[in-house]
Amino acid sequence: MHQNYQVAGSFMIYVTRKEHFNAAHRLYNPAWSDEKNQEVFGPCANNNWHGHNFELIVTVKGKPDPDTGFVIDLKVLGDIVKKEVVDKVDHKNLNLDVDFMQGKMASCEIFVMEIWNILAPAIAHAAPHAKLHYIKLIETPKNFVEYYGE
Ligand SMILES: Nc1nc2c(c(=O)[nH]1)N=C([C@H](O)[C@H](O)COP(=O)(O)OP(=O)(O)OP(=O)(O)O)CN2
Repeated sequence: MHQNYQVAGSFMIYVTRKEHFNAAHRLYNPAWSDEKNQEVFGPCANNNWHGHNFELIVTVKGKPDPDTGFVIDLKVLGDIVKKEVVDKVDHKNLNLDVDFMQGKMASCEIFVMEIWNILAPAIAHAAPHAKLHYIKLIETPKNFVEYYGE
């Protein structure tokens, strides 16, 4: 029996994918002395870098497709996040190896905004009826940032 998944009315569904990567970085403002960087960023300014096990949580919003029931295929979303972000940063040094972080402060705030700028168009291209809604970037068990693109 054919089922029609189209639901009348105005509603929005939020679907989320989580991916994982490891990366090294250093928090350092080149306009400051080493002493000032050490004072402001403490061990995060360590000359020889330090690393984190990051979790990247990406939420997309939209209406379920009437045929598939999907806002976006979560496998497709995972593949986009892996191809566009994880493959570029996993086991890399954010300051040295990652093109989209060159010349930028490698804080979670700047990093998550750069990730948004990459993922938003890629998701819109893959699923024209879905839209990137939210990114959560977890840097340590205690520290995370959230971004809604605004
Ligand atoms: N607003 C921000 N503050 C900090 C950031 C950041 O990206 N944005 N980053 C760091 C450090 O890079 C580091 O990731 C975290 O340091 P810290 O909080 O000291 O580490 P822990 O979560 O492990 O906490 P402990 O107190 O050391 O147990 C710092 N600040």
